[in-house]
Amino acid sequence: MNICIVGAGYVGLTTAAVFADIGHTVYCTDRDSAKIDKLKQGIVPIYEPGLTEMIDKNQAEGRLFFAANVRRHMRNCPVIVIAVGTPSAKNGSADMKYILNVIKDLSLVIRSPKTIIMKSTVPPGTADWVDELLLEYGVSSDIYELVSNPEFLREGSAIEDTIHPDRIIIGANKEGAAMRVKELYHPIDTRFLLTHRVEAELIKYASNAFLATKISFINEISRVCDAFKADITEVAKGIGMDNRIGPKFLQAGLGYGGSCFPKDVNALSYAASTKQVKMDLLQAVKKINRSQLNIYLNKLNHKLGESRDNVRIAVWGATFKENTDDTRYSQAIAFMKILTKQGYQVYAYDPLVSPPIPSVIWCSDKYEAVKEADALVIATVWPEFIEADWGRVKQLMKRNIILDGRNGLDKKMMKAYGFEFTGVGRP
Ligand SMILES: NC(=O)c1ccc[n+]([C@@H]2O[C@H](COP(=O)([O-])OP(=O)(O)OC[C@H]3O[C@@H](n4cnc5c(N)ncnc54)[C@H](O)[C@@H]3O)[C@@H](O)[C@H]2O)c1
Ligand SMILES: O=c1ccn([C@@H]2O[C@H](COP(=O)(O)OP(=O)(O)O[C@H]3O[C@H](CO)[C@@H](O)[C@H](O)[C@H]3O)[C@@H](O)[C@H]2O)c(=O)[nH]1
Repeated sequence: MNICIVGAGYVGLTTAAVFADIGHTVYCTDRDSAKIDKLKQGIVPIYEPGLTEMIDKNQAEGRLFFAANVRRHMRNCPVIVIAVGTPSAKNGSADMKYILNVIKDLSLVIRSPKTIIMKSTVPPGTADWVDELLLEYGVSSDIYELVSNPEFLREGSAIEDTIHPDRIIIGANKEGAAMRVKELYHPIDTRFLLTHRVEAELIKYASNAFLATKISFINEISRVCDAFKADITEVAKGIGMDNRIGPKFLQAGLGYGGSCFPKDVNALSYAASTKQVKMDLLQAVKKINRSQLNIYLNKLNHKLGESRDNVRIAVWGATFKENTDDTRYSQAIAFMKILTKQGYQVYAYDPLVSPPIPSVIWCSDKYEAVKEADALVIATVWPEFIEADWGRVKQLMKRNIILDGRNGLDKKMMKAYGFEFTGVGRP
């Protein structure tokens, strides 16, 4: 099948690579021509394990093409996948400007039957709204089917998640359209849920909201652990052994960030509010996430004492989690900003990124960052941090305070090295 992907971001590129790899002919388009030029030269603008290799292979084998002429490929392909961004607007709603542009472009080129797949995360009711828009722009509804097929990949394991998904959700008005989309995924072996479009749209938001809730829940429990001198990692392990709860997404830490949870929790609350539904639970989830950084800051302040004169803090990790170069809504960066505002000197290191942050000094390796440091903050759990030469770290630091913001380090080992180890919910 010839497929046009619209938007060459994390989702668009991964979908393009995997669809090509399972035998489709894929035209991955983006209106950002500089990005497309790079992709044509084999330069993949994002870090995602295995993505470059899969793109290279499928480009070489003639199944994957990159193009800046979005409309041309929309016109020629019977299947169009929309994968453009839906960032947060100021009021918390999903900003639909990129989707709207795609719909305008689509209205100019739909001349033959199309299956349009909405992979972007969009509020409930979007599919019906798009139908109305297309009709307004003169496109008759019998020439296309709009199917909601939300994406659940995680950054850092996008290829693996797409090849081995837990499930694929397909929301369509007609069974035929749902089956056509299901067929595109052959031979991916997984459970399919064929449902209506609005339910598919809500499944995406509800999934992210539930996962964010799990994280805020365990973060709140970590505060109770602190009060009772209990270890949150043991408590999480014990809760997770109950099959009804499960062990995943129970890692307490600096809180959730990234391009999805913060914006999708907001967009779901906003969508509910337009129908006079108040989402009290999600308000609490957001409040806990916001205040989580202060809990860590208080710990650090307590350890470091009153003076800020020449107090130097090393921070390892800047992305919103390990195995990605994405810094969108990164708690690590938010923490660095808080630390500099407090008057601390911040020396940072990340294996992939060094975004400009006022007063933060970037170091070229993790050992340089800890030189003469009073404290080290672990803000993401890259394997290279866990496997660091801790004897060397101890020698390089001025004082010996370690704040583990992700519960990735072995507490006993750190204490054996002579560090004053602290975290939240880890006595
Ligand atoms: N990033 C993730 O892990 C992830 C996972 C699941 C779902 N999602 C959802 O998927 C969507 C895309 O997310 P992303 O992180 O891949 O976005 P992104 O910001 O990385 O990429 C979006 C791309 O779309 C392009 N674009 C914008 N308007 C366009 C247009 N009119 N025509 C052609 N190209 C256009 C942009 O230039 C950009 O390259 C969002 O709705 C997001 O919520 C993201
Ligand atoms: O136990 C945990 C698990 C995650 N996190 C944090 O939560 C955030 C999000 O992590 P993760 O879900 O792994 O990354 P994303 O790539 O943002 O993926 C989420 O958002 C995507 C976009 O919607 C969805 O497709 C995925 O299913 C969903 O997991 C990160 O800051 C993590 O550090 C925790 O604090 N504790």
